[in-house]
Amino acid sequence: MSLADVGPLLLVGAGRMGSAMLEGWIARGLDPDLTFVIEPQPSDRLRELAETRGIHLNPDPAEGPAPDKMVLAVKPQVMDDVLARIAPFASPSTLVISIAAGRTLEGIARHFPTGTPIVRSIPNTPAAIGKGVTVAHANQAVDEDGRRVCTRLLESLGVVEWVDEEQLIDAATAVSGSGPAYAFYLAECLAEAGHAEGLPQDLAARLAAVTVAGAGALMLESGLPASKLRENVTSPNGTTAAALAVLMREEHGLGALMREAVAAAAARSRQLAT
Ligand SMILES: NC(=O)C1=CN([C@@H]2O[C@H](COP(=O)(O)OP(=O)(O)OC[C@H]3O[C@@H](n4cnc5c(N)ncnc54)[C@H](O)[C@@H]3O)[C@@H](O)[C@H]2O)C=CC1
Ligand SMILES: O=C(O)[C@@H]1CCC=N1
Repeated sequence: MSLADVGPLLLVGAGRMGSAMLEGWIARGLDPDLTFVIEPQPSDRLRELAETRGIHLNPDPAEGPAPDKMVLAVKPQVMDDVLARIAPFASPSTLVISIAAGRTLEGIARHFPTGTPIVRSIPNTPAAIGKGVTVAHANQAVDEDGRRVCTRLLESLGVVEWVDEEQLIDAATAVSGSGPAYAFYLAECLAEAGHAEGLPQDLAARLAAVTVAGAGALMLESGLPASKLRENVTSPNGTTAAALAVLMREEHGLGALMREAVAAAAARSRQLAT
């Protein structure tokens, strides 16, 4: 799917997540000449994109027309300061897409004229390789066209899930926004445990990484539920069953830990709203 006809886009903040999205969009044909990026600390890669591909780095927002689409990818804690400076250059028809954890539609909308179409979304870093998932919620001002453009932009980074209730974004942030970190930590723990069982550290790290990645790919490609795939690995009275008896302990097992971890992330997302 090409993004060649998506039109002008202003990205505000090209750090880890913003630049992952930008890479995905440029790779899928977003017109560099219609791509504007505001980033006070541009990476070498961002400078290279500006020099070799022609994206506009740190344009003066007072010059030129109001942005057609504005993607907000700064930290939630600086969002109000950034919007106080950038929002006045938007027009009421600028489609605003925020990816900031915790920042509510209401909190973003108060910087823009009444009726501005705004989408609150939460992507994740596998977007950089087109394997992300973004959960999105639109305010009432987002029309069919706005939703279509937003879906195209986000689908170029992976899967898009629209939700009708804004509060679900906090839970989604805790599951898919932060989720890649849990999978990476699982790989780290698995590698450490393998090392403790005698494997050389680098071999243990390779086994853990390929195992986590392979299990994820199998889950998507087979279309089977995770529970069925787990059962397929588990021979009666075998090695996996011995491990799962530990991991599935009711009180101190992975399930209880994960519930606690996800609840903490969702609570933090709700807290960032204030
Ligand atoms: N990293 C992740 O996995 C995810 C991050 N997010 C959200 O994305 C947003 C950005 O997070 P990261 O990329 O991880 O943080 P980051 O710190 O890597 O990027 C933020 C960028 O904003 C820039 N910035 C600061 N002040 C600015 C200004 N006045 N104008 C323009 N840019 C400015 C910073 O220089 C930095 O490069 C956050 O709101 C976060 O909640 C959402 C989903 C996943
Ligand atoms: O840790 C964070 O706050 C951001 C939002 C989801 C992933 N990273």
